[in-house]
Amino acid sequence: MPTPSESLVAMRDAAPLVQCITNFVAMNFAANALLAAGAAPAMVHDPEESGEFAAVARAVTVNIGTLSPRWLAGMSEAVAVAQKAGTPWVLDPVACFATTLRREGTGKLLQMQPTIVRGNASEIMAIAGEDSSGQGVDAGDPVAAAEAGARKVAEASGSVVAVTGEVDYVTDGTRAVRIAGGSALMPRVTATGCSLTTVCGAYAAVVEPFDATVAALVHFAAAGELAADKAEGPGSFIPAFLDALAAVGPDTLNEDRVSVA
Ligand SMILES: Nc1ncnc2c1ncn2[C@@H]1O[C@H](COP(=O)(O)OP(=O)(O)O)[C@@H](O)[C@H]1O
Ligand SMILES: Cc1ncsc1CCOP(=O)(O)O
Ligand SMILES: [Mg+2]
Repeated sequence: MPTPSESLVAMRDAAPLVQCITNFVAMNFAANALLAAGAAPAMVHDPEESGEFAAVARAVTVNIGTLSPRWLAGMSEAVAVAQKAGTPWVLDPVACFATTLRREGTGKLLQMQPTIVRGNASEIMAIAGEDSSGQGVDAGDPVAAAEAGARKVAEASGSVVAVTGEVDYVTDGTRAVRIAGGSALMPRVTATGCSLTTVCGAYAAVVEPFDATVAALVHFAAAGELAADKAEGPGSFIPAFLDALAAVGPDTLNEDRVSVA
Protein backbone atom coordinates (compact mmCIF):
# COMPACT_ATOMS: atom_id res chain seq x y z
CA MET A 1 0.00 0.00 0.00
CA PRO A 2 1.86 3.15 -1.14
CA THR A 3 1.88 6.22 1.08
CA PRO A 4 0.58 9.47 -0.45
CA SER A 5 4.22 10.56 -0.88
CA GLU A 6 5.06 7.39 -2.81
CA SER A 7 1.95 7.79 -4.94
CA LEU A 8 2.97 11.38 -5.71
CA VAL A 9 6.39 10.25 -6.92
CA ALA A 10 4.81 7.50 -9.05
CA MET A 11 2.28 9.92 -10.53
CA ARG A 12 4.89 12.53 -11.43
CA ASP A 13 7.21 9.89 -12.89
CA ALA A 14 4.43 8.64 -15.15
CA ALA A 15 2.91 12.09 -15.96
CA PRO A 16 -0.21 10.19 -17.06
CA LEU A 17 -2.48 11.38 -19.85
CA VAL A 18 -5.87 12.11 -18.28
CA GLN A 19 -8.92 12.54 -20.50
CA CYS A 20 -11.23 15.06 -18.87
CA ILE A 21 -14.86 15.45 -19.74
CA THR A 22 -15.54 18.37 -17.48
CA ASN A 23 -17.71 21.47 -17.44
CA PHE A 24 -17.24 24.80 -19.23
CA VAL A 25 -16.54 26.54 -15.92
CA ALA A 26 -13.78 24.19 -14.80
CA MET A 27 -12.13 23.25 -18.08
CA ASN A 28 -9.23 25.70 -17.98
CA PHE A 29 -8.58 25.52 -14.24
CA ALA A 30 -8.71 21.72 -14.20
CA ALA A 31 -6.23 21.48 -17.08
CA ASN A 32 -3.87 23.84 -15.28
CA ALA A 33 -4.31 21.96 -11.99
CA LEU A 34 -3.42 18.65 -13.66
CA LEU A 35 -0.35 20.17 -15.28
CA ALA A 36 0.74 21.76 -12.01
CA ALA A 37 0.20 18.51 -10.12
CA GLY A 38 2.37 16.65 -12.62
CA ALA A 39 -0.02 14.98 -15.08
CA ALA A 40 -1.04 15.62 -18.70
CA PRO A 41 -4.61 16.82 -19.35
CA ALA A 42 -6.69 16.51 -22.51
CA MET A 43 -10.22 17.92 -22.60
CA VAL A 44 -11.97 15.63 -25.12
CA HIS A 45 -15.72 15.30 -24.76
CA ASP A 46 -17.59 15.04 -28.07
CA PRO A 47 -19.14 11.60 -28.80
CA GLU A 48 -17.53 11.72 -32.26
CA GLU A 49 -14.12 11.28 -30.65
CA SER A 50 -14.38 10.68 -26.91
CA GLY A 51 -14.38 6.88 -27.20
CA GLU A 52 -11.46 6.85 -29.63
CA PHE A 53 -9.48 9.11 -27.31
CA ALA A 54 -10.30 7.02 -24.22
CA ALA A 55 -8.41 4.15 -25.84
CA VAL A 56 -5.13 6.05 -25.39
CA ALA A 57 -5.84 7.83 -22.09
CA ARG A 58 -4.47 6.44 -18.83
CA ALA A 59 -7.57 7.63 -16.95
CA VAL A 60 -10.93 9.16 -17.87
CA THR A 61 -12.72 11.69 -15.68
CA VAL A 62 -16.37 12.61 -16.12
CA ASN A 63 -18.01 15.69 -14.59
CA ILE A 64 -21.66 16.61 -15.17
CA GLY A 65 -21.33 20.29 -14.21
CA THR A 66 -22.67 21.71 -17.49
CA LEU A 67 -24.51 18.66 -18.78
CA SER A 68 -26.40 18.23 -22.05
CA PRO A 69 -27.67 15.09 -23.81
CA ARG A 70 -24.79 15.29 -26.29
CA TRP A 71 -22.23 15.59 -23.50
CA LEU A 72 -23.83 12.62 -21.79
CA ALA A 73 -23.39 10.61 -24.99
CA GLY A 74 -19.72 11.64 -25.07
CA MET A 75 -19.32 10.49 -21.47
CA SER A 76 -20.93 7.11 -22.15
CA GLU A 77 -18.72 6.51 -25.21
CA ALA A 78 -15.53 7.31 -23.30
CA VAL A 79 -16.52 5.30 -20.23
CA ALA A 80 -17.48 2.24 -22.30
CA VAL A 81 -14.02 2.21 -23.91
CA ALA A 82 -12.29 2.83 -20.57
CA GLN A 83 -14.17 -0.03 -18.96
CA LYS A 84 -13.30 -2.42 -21.76
CA ALA A 85 -9.63 -1.45 -21.56
CA GLY A 86 -9.50 -1.65 -17.76
CA THR A 87 -8.72 2.08 -17.61
CA PRO A 88 -9.83 3.77 -14.37
CA TRP A 89 -12.59 6.36 -14.61
CA VAL A 90 -13.80 8.92 -12.10
CA LEU A 91 -17.28 10.42 -11.74
CA ASP A 92 -17.96 13.90 -10.35
CA PRO A 93 -21.75 14.19 -9.89
CA VAL A 94 -21.98 17.99 -9.81
CA ALA A 95 -25.41 19.11 -8.49
CA CYS A 96 -26.77 15.65 -9.37
CA PHE A 97 -29.95 16.28 -7.37
CA ALA A 98 -30.87 19.53 -9.14
CA THR A 99 -32.64 18.53 -12.38
CA THR A 100 -34.11 15.50 -14.13
CA LEU A 101 -31.29 15.47 -16.71
CA ARG A 102 -28.69 15.37 -13.93
CA ARG A 103 -30.55 12.73 -11.88
CA GLU A 104 -31.04 10.46 -14.86
CA GLY A 105 -27.56 11.09 -16.25
CA THR A 106 -25.94 10.32 -12.90
CA GLY A 107 -28.02 7.14 -12.62
CA LYS A 108 -26.81 5.97 -16.04
CA LEU A 109 -23.18 6.76 -15.27
CA LEU A 110 -23.33 5.02 -11.89
CA GLN A 111 -24.54 1.87 -13.61
CA MET A 112 -21.25 1.93 -15.52
CA GLN A 113 -19.43 1.36 -12.21
CA PRO A 114 -17.04 4.28 -11.78
CA THR A 115 -13.68 3.41 -10.29
CA ILE A 116 -13.97 6.49 -8.04
CA VAL A 117 -16.87 8.82 -7.24
CA ARG A 118 -15.81 12.25 -5.85
CA GLY A 119 -18.35 14.78 -4.74
CA ASN A 120 -19.32 17.14 -1.98
CA ALA A 121 -21.51 15.95 0.90
CA SER A 122 -24.83 16.99 -0.65
CA GLU A 123 -24.02 15.23 -3.93
CA ILE A 124 -22.98 11.97 -2.25
CA MET A 125 -26.08 12.02 -0.01
CA ALA A 126 -28.28 12.45 -3.09
CA ILE A 127 -26.60 9.50 -4.82
CA ALA A 128 -27.23 7.45 -1.68
CA GLY A 129 -30.94 8.28 -2.00
CA GLU A 130 -30.93 10.62 0.99
CA ASP A 131 -32.42 14.11 1.29
CA SER A 132 -29.73 16.75 1.05
CA SER A 133 -29.52 20.51 1.25
CA GLY A 134 -27.19 21.28 -1.64
CA GLN A 135 -27.44 24.70 -3.22
CA GLY A 136 -26.68 24.08 -6.86
CA VAL A 137 -23.02 23.13 -7.14
CA ASP A 138 -22.26 23.98 -3.50
CA ALA A 139 -22.67 21.65 -0.53
CA GLY A 140 -25.29 22.50 2.10
CA ASP A 141 -24.46 19.54 4.32
CA PRO A 142 -21.41 18.67 6.42
CA VAL A 143 -19.19 15.75 5.37
CA ALA A 144 -20.19 13.80 8.50
CA ALA A 145 -23.79 13.67 7.29
CA ALA A 146 -22.69 11.94 4.08
CA GLU A 147 -20.39 9.27 5.55
CA ALA A 148 -23.02 6.53 5.96
CA GLY A 149 -24.35 7.22 2.47
CA ALA A 150 -20.84 7.09 1.04
CA ARG A 151 -20.31 3.64 2.55
CA LYS A 152 -23.66 2.50 1.12
CA VAL A 153 -22.78 3.75 -2.37
CA ALA A 154 -19.33 2.15 -2.21
CA GLU A 155 -20.78 -1.20 -1.15
CA ALA A 156 -23.44 -1.11 -3.86
CA SER A 157 -21.24 0.10 -6.71
CA GLY A 158 -17.79 -1.24 -5.90
CA SER A 159 -16.50 2.32 -6.34
CA VAL A 160 -14.20 4.18 -4.00
CA VAL A 161 -16.29 7.10 -2.77
CA ALA A 162 -14.78 10.41 -1.65
CA VAL A 163 -16.80 13.07 0.16
CA THR A 164 -14.91 16.34 0.31
CA GLY A 165 -15.31 19.37 2.55
CA GLU A 166 -13.60 20.72 5.64
CA VAL A 167 -12.43 17.19 6.53
CA ASP A 168 -12.62 14.73 3.63
CA TYR A 169 -13.88 11.14 3.91
CA VAL A 170 -12.85 8.25 1.65
CA THR A 171 -14.28 4.74 1.71
CA ASP A 172 -14.36 1.61 -0.41
CA GLY A 173 -17.17 0.19 1.74
CA THR A 174 -14.73 -1.69 3.95
CA ARG A 175 -11.89 0.72 4.71
CA ALA A 176 -12.45 4.39 5.52
CA VAL A 177 -10.17 7.33 6.27
CA ARG A 178 -10.53 11.03 6.95
CA ILE A 179 -8.19 13.66 5.53
CA ALA A 180 -7.76 16.96 7.35
CA GLY A 181 -6.19 20.15 6.06
CA GLY A 182 -6.75 22.42 3.12
CA SER A 183 -8.16 25.91 3.47
CA ALA A 184 -11.50 27.65 3.88
CA LEU A 185 -10.59 29.56 0.70
CA MET A 186 -10.92 26.37 -1.38
CA PRO A 187 -14.73 26.39 -1.56
CA ARG A 188 -14.66 30.15 -2.25
CA VAL A 189 -13.03 29.55 -5.63
CA THR A 190 -14.92 27.73 -8.37
CA ALA A 191 -13.72 24.42 -9.77
CA THR A 192 -11.50 23.27 -6.90
CA GLY A 193 -13.69 20.18 -6.57
CA CYS A 194 -13.81 19.62 -10.33
CA SER A 195 -10.04 19.88 -10.63
CA LEU A 196 -9.58 17.54 -7.65
CA THR A 197 -11.67 14.97 -9.52
CA THR A 198 -9.31 15.14 -12.49
CA VAL A 199 -6.30 14.78 -10.18
CA CYS A 200 -7.93 11.66 -8.67
CA GLY A 201 -7.84 10.33 -12.24
CA ALA A 202 -4.12 11.10 -12.54
CA TYR A 203 -3.33 9.12 -9.40
CA ALA A 204 -5.69 6.28 -10.35
CA ALA A 205 -3.62 5.84 -13.53
CA VAL A 206 -0.65 4.75 -11.39
CA VAL A 207 -1.86 3.29 -8.07
CA GLU A 208 -4.91 1.39 -6.78
CA PRO A 209 -8.14 3.42 -6.54
CA PHE A 210 -8.30 3.79 -2.74
CA ASP A 211 -4.64 4.84 -2.45
CA ALA A 212 -5.07 7.09 -5.50
CA THR A 213 -8.03 8.91 -3.99
CA VAL A 214 -6.30 9.41 -0.65
CA ALA A 215 -3.15 10.71 -2.37
CA ALA A 216 -5.10 13.17 -4.53
CA LEU A 217 -6.99 14.52 -1.51
CA VAL A 218 -3.80 14.80 0.56
CA HIS A 219 -2.10 16.60 -2.36
CA PHE A 220 -4.97 19.12 -2.44
CA ALA A 221 -5.01 19.52 1.35
CA ALA A 222 -1.28 20.28 1.41
CA ALA A 223 -1.49 22.64 -1.57
CA GLY A 224 -4.50 24.43 -0.10
CA GLU A 225 -2.60 25.16 3.11
CA LEU A 226 0.48 26.37 1.28
CA ALA A 227 -1.57 28.63 -1.00
CA ALA A 228 -3.63 30.08 1.85
CA ASP A 229 -0.40 31.21 3.55
CA LYS A 230 0.38 33.35 0.51
CA ALA A 231 -3.07 34.49 -0.63
CA GLU A 232 -4.92 37.64 0.39
CA GLY A 233 -8.33 36.34 -0.70
CA PRO A 234 -10.01 34.15 -3.35
CA GLY A 235 -8.46 36.04 -6.29
CA SER A 236 -4.84 35.65 -5.27
CA PHE A 237 -5.58 32.15 -3.96
CA ILE A 238 -6.11 30.87 -7.54
CA PRO A 239 -2.55 31.40 -8.84
CA ALA A 240 -1.10 30.56 -5.42
CA PHE A 241 -2.96 27.26 -5.45
CA LEU A 242 -1.63 26.30 -8.90
CA ASP A 243 1.89 27.17 -7.71
CA ALA A 244 1.33 25.10 -4.59
CA LEU A 245 0.07 22.04 -6.50
CA ALA A 246 3.43 22.06 -8.27
CA ALA A 247 5.48 23.00 -5.21
CA VAL A 248 4.32 20.24 -2.88
CA GLY A 249 6.71 17.33 -2.83
CA PRO A 250 6.87 13.95 -1.13
CA ASP A 251 8.22 15.62 2.00
CA THR A 252 5.18 17.94 2.30
CA LEU A 253 2.50 15.24 1.95
CA ASN A 254 2.42 14.76 5.68
CA GLU A 255 1.06 11.36 6.73
CA ASP A 256 -0.64 12.79 9.82
CA ARG A 257 -3.31 14.47 7.67
CA VAL A 258 -4.80 10.98 7.23
CA SER A 259 -6.61 9.16 10.04
CA VAL A 260 -8.53 5.89 10.03
CA ALA A 261 -12.29 6.52 10.31
N1 LIG B 1 -13.87 24.41 4.68
C1 LIG B 1 -12.86 23.78 4.06
N2 LIG B 1 -11.65 23.71 4.66
C2 LIG B 1 -10.62 23.08 4.05
N3 LIG B 1 -10.70 22.49 2.82
C3 LIG B 1 -11.90 22.52 2.17
C4 LIG B 1 -13.03 23.16 2.76
N4 LIG B 1 -14.08 23.02 1.91
C5 LIG B 1 -13.60 22.34 0.84
N5 LIG B 1 -12.29 22.03 1.00
C6 LIG B 1 -11.43 21.33 0.03
O1 LIG B 1 -11.73 21.85 -1.25
C7 LIG B 1 -11.62 20.82 -2.25
C8 LIG B 1 -12.92 20.76 -3.03
O2 LIG B 1 -13.89 20.21 -2.20
P1 LIG B 1 -15.42 20.68 -2.20
O3 LIG B 1 -15.52 22.14 -1.98
O4 LIG B 1 -16.12 19.78 -1.25
O5 LIG B 1 -15.86 20.26 -3.67
P2 LIG B 1 -16.94 20.91 -4.63
O6 LIG B 1 -16.21 22.09 -5.22
O7 LIG B 1 -17.21 19.84 -5.63
O8 LIG B 1 -18.14 21.28 -3.80
C9 LIG B 1 -11.25 19.55 -1.48
O9 LIG B 1 -9.85 19.40 -1.53
C10 LIG B 1 -11.69 19.86 -0.04
O10 LIG B 1 -10.93 19.14 0.91
C1 LIG C 1 -20.27 27.04 -10.93
C2 LIG C 1 -20.55 25.86 -11.77
N1 LIG C 1 -21.73 25.76 -12.45
C3 LIG C 1 -21.82 24.63 -13.14
S1 LIG C 1 -20.47 23.65 -13.01
C4 LIG C 1 -19.72 24.75 -11.97
C5 LIG C 1 -18.38 24.52 -11.40
C6 LIG C 1 -18.47 23.79 -10.10
O1 LIG C 1 -17.18 23.54 -9.61
P1 LIG C 1 -16.93 22.87 -8.20
O2 LIG C 1 -17.86 21.69 -8.08
O3 LIG C 1 -15.51 22.43 -8.24
O4 LIG C 1 -17.19 23.91 -7.16
MG1 LIG D 1 -18.27 19.89 -7.30
